[in-house]
Amino acid sequence: MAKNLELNLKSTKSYVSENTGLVRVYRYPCTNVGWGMEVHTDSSVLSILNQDNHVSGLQVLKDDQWLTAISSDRYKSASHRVKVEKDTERISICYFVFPGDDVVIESSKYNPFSYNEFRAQVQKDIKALGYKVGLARCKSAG
Ligand SMILES: O=C(O)CCC(=O)C(=O)O
Ligand SMILES: [Fe+2]
Repeated sequence: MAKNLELNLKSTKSYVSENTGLVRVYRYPCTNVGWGMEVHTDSSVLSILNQDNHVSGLQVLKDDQWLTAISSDRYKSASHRVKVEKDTERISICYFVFPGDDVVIESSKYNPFSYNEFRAQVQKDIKALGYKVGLARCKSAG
């Protein structure tokens, strides 16, 4: 990915951290009411998902988030949601790769921000507005 973005690896600091990586295992019981998970974008740099072979359900749209900032909008993070069938439960395992807490994300289209600042702002917005504004908060004026 870094190669594709033509990043100079020698002079580029490491954006991701092993220490902040997270594995989640989900079990979605059968339901015919609502969604297993509502539409959202992940705050991770990368999300790797393994869903149970015979049960699908992940629906992906398109949008932007973390990865977008690091790549100056060349990689767009996708909005997605989970559909659950009424007669089949769903199991998935998700590995999220995050930046280190103190890593400052610098890119041409965004004001510099750290992952800690981003996370704090997301919590603030959810409290005040009821939803996550996300990366749009960090867009630079130019
Ligand atoms: O369970 C899934 O397939 C997706 C989970 C997910 O989107 C998330 O945890 O952010
Ligand atoms: Fe997600």
